[in-house]
Amino acid sequence: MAEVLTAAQMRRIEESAIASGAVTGATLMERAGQGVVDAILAHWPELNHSEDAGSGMAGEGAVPTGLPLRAVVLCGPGNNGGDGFVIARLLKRKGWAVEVFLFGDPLRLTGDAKLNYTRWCALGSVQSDLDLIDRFADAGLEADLFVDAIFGTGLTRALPDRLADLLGKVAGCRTVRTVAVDIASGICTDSGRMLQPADPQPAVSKASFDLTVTFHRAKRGHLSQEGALASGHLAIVDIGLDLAHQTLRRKLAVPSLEDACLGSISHWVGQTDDANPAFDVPLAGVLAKDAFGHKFRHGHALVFSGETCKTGAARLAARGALRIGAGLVTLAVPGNALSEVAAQVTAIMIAPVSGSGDALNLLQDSRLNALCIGPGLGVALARSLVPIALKQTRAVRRSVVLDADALTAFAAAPDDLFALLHSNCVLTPHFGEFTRLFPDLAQKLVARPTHGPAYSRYDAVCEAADRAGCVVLLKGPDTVIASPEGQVSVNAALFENQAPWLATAGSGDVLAGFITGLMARGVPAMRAAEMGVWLHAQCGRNLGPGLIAEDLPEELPHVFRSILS
Ligand SMILES: NC(=O)C1=CN([C@@H]2O[C@H](COP(=O)(O)OP(=O)(O)OC[C@H]3O[C@@H](n4cnc5c(N)ncnc54)[C@H](OP(=O)(O)O)[C@@H]3O)[C@@H](O)[C@H]2O)[C@@H](O)CC1
Ligand SMILES: [K+]
Repeated sequence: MAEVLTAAQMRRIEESAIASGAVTGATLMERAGQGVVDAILAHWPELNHSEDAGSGMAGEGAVPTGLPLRAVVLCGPGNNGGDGFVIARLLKRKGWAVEVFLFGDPLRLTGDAKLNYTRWCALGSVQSDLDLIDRFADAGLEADLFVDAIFGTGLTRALPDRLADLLGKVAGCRTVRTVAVDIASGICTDSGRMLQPADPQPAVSKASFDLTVTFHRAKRGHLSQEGALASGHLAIVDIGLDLAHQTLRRKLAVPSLEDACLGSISHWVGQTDDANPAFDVPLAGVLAKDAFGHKFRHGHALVFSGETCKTGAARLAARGALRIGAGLVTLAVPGNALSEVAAQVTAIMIAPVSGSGDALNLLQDSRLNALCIGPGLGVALARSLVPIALKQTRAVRRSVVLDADALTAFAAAPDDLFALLHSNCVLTPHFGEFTRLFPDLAQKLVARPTHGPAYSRYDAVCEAADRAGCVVLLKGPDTVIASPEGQVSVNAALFENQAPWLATAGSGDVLAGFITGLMARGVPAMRAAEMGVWLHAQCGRNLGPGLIAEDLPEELPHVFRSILS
């Protein structure tokens, strides 16, 4: 898993590096600009070769043979703009024709941004963003590359309309390669929300870049909401802040108020990071079944099925739990659905459960170490079963995954549910179910985001986990998972990791089963949720178009094999 930072955390690391005397702000800005140029050339190798680019150079460092490559760099009033001036200078040095535009008053530039403005001015002119807007209106944007260096982590409010409009149009020019420096201007770094004016304005088209180049670590806003869509491909470049970061992290061993802002680093599930093996260790444990292990040593999951004609969701969850490695899986089935379920399952066992007495008896079996309640269960059945199961399991803190109807059943009284939960429970709502249990948090999430940092899915899920006293996983292309202890992760099935085929009937039931199976194997709740969601997305990516939910558990052996090889 890779770390994902907030703007404040990134600033803190940068300030600490500078304060240590190891580096200056100007050096960091130079590395940032160089990193962007390197990432551009790596992403579009044809920009190194004039024959592919159609109008450029014979190779890096060579004298341009035809027309030089053309870049338009739009800089803002802060350090993101400063990075833009560095990029302009480095591209010019490579023989590009570079035009620089500035949003803001050059006389108000300060610090490293001013230094790099001055260095650029020795090479070329700086026009106003208004000139670019006029040019665009007259002739469109004739360039090989557009660089958005207007705002980065310092964005505090909505883009001025004219800039939002311009960026939307530039991103719409499919002939121009577009790159955002650090983060797409207009996107709040902490939430991924596009900040908007307080007064509703006529809608402007949203800018979506081909490439975003950020520094040191991904930021929360790259992986969530509009920020995920606006970023395009995300490149993360090293600017030499690792030592400062590690030093700050070590200080956390003795946390102080001063260090608190580095205390809740979130993670990007599925991105490997050698420094952070927290994800890989339990995964290896799940994959490696001990040669002499008895099936009961690999856990026994129990999935509650709905009534007849509603059993498919529970069967999908059970199959997911079995495939992911639970030693045994039993379906608890109402009497009227027994023959239906029996006709469909083989390795999965069936326990008849026709009422709360049967459920209680079944739950006495201490070998059943993980429960899945909700998929296809029906709201009425869920309302009676969930309290029985949770009261019975609370003392032993048996692992429980609650999904679908088990969540909806408590829409009228969420606190009744929260009172029953414990830290080995996982709730897996989609946004509709989340809204039923946490209406106030959902309301904040859909409110118009006018100022940064805007309320984010990370904030909402952390608050939800704290309130519920258990792990909460909010599903979506940007699935956010939080524990009551304040850990938060995101699984961004986006960019090259996208798996839009997962939006299909029954897919969420399989996910609930995956998490249940992992918990049956002894994986702690937070890790089971993180691993389950990553494996689910990985199965979706492998299968691609045509995927149906039944395929997902069957894909797991291939995913596991690719991890082991
Ligand atoms: N951290 C690091 O390690 C490194 C950081 N680096 C770079 O620094 C960037 C952060 O720089 P930054 O802090 O100067 O913020 P930035 O985004 O340039 O904007 C601030 C300015 O914009 C203004 N402003 C804001 N919103 C506005 C609006 N809607 N409309 C109009 N104005 C608005 C705001 O004005 P104010 O809100 O104060 O009125 C202020 O003047 C970061 O993203 C990265 O690119 C790298 O160089 C090296 C390593
Ligand atoms: K930017």
